[in-house]
Amino acid sequence: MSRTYFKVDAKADWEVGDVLSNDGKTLTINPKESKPGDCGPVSIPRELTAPFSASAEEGVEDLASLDVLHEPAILHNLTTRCDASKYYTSVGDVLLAVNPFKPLDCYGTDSIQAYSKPLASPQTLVEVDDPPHIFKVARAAVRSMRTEKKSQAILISGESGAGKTESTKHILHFLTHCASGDGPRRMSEAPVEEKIMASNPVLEAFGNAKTVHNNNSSRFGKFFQVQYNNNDTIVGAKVLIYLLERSRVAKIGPGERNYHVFYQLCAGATAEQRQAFDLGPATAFYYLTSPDGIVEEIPNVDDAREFSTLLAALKSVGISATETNAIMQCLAGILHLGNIQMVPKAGAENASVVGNMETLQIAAGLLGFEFITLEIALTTKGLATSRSSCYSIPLTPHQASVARDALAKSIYTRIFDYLVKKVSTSMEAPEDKVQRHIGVLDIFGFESFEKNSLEQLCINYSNEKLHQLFIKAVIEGELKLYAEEGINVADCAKNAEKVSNKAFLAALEDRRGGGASPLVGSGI
Ligand SMILES: Nc1ncnc2c1ncn2[C@@H]1O[C@H](COP(=O)(O)OP(=O)(O)OP(=O)(O)O)[C@@H](O)[C@H]1O
Repeated sequence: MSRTYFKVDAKADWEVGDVLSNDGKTLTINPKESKPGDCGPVSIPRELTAPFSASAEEGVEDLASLDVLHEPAILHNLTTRCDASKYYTSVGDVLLAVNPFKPLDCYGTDSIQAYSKPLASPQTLVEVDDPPHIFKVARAAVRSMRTEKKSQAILISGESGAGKTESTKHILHFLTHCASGDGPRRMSEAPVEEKIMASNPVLEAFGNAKTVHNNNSSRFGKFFQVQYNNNDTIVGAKVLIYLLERSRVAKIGPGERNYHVFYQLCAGATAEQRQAFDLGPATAFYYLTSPDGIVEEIPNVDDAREFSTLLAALKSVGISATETNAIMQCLAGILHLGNIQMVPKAGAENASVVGNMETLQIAAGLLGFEFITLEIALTTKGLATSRSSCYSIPLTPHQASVARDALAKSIYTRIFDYLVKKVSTSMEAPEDKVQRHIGVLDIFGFESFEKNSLEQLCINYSNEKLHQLFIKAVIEGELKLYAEEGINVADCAKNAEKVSNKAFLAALEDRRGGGASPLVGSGI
C-alpha cells in the first residue's frame, strides 16, 4: 500500500491517505486522519492527488531538499516542523517563517550569542549547520555587508498577520546586539541602539491598529535602515515610511479599531489632561467606535499601560514633555472634531450648520482655531472666480461631514509625518559617518476585507510589485550562479522537460499495471 496526498475537491485542504486501489483514473484512498462525518475510504480523481513526500513527513530544514516539491509536500513539511516547535524553514537563501501565535523562547540572549558567534570560515555568510532562524538571516546580512562592503536589505513579505512586524523587531533586536556580526556585543545598549528599539512603540502606537486579520496591524509601510560606519559599528538609523492608511482616522469597519494611540490616550491620560482635553472614555468618541457602536478590546492589551510605554518611548527618541502634551492635545482635538454633528440649516436647502456648538468650540480650542473659522471651514467651501473675487458656497450636511473627516485625516497624517521625522532625525547619524546600512523592509501585508477601499488596492498592488521584484531578483541571482558555473539553463530546461515527460509516462504505465507509483497526481 502506498501513501498519497489528496483533496476531496479542488478547494479543499490537502490530506494524507493510503492508496487501496488505483485504476489509473480514480484512486480509492483511506484517509490517514478521520474527520467527523467521514465514512471510510474515498474515491478521488487522479488530478486531485499528488505524490507523497517521505522527507516532508520527517520535516527537512530546507525545502530545496524535499524528495518531491509541490504544494502538499511543502505544507506537510511545514506542519511537521511546526508540530516539533520548529517555526523556521529555509528555501535556499530565503527564510520561511510560520507564525506561532504564542511567545517562543528562541529569541533570548542565548540565541543571539549562538547566532553571532564567529564563523568557522571568513568566506561564508552563515554557519551551514545552524538551524534556520530569523537571526541567521540578520547575521548573513551583516556578513555580506562586511565582505562585500555594500549595503544590504532584508525584505519581509507575507499577508496581513503573517508576522512581518514581529520579524522586523527580532532582526533589529539582533542587529543592535551584534554590531559587527562577529561576537555578541555588550548587552547594555548604547543610546543609538536604545533609540532604535524605542522607535518601535512610537511607530506602532501611531501607525498600527486592530483589524479583523491582526490585532496589531501595521497601517503603513516602513523601511528601517540601520546605519554602519567603516568599522561596521552601528552609528545611527533612519526610518522611511510609505502610505499611512488615512481613512481609518475617520472610519473603522466592524470588529476593528482606530489607531492604538487614541485608545491609549483615553485610557492612560492624567487627570489634568482629562480635564484640559475634555477627555472621556473611548466610548464617548464617534471615531473610536465601530459601526455596531462598540469599542473593540484587544485581548491581553492594557491601553493605559501601553500609554506609559509610549510616553517613555517618546522621551527616549528625544520628544520633549511639552511636545508630547501638544501632540496629545491635537489627538484629543481630532476626537472632538469627529463628534461634531452637521445638521440641515433651517430654511436653507442644501446648507448645513453645526448641531453641537459646544463640541465645535472644544475641538477648535484644542486644535488652535478660532471656533468661527472652524465652523465656516466645515460648513462652506470657497470658490474663486477670478483673482480678486471668491464666493462662499454652503455645503450640505453630508458634504460638511466629509469636510470634517478630511480635516481630521489631514491633521492626523501631519502628526504622524512629524513624529516619524522626529524619530528618524533623532537616530540618524551625520552623513559623513555613514558608510553602509542594513535595510529592513516591513510593509503592510496583502489583505482583503468584506469592503475594500482605494487603500486596499494600493496595499495589495505594492505587495504584488514587491513580490514581482523579489521573484525577479531570486531568479536572476540563480541564473547568474548557473552562468558562473557554466551551466546552460536553456539546455537544462529542455532536458528537465524530457525527463519529467518520460517519468510521467513511466508512472502512467506503472499505474496502468496496477502498481504503486510515487508519481501520482497532477503535480508532475
Ligand atoms: N515570531 C513570533 N512569535 C510569537 N508571536 C508572533 C510571532 N510573529 C507573529 N506573532 C503573532 O502574530 C501577530 C501578528 O504579527 P505581525 O503584527 O508581525 O503581522 P504582520 O505580518 O506585520 O501583519 P500586518 O501586515 O497586518 O502588519 C503578532 O501580534 C503576534 O501575536
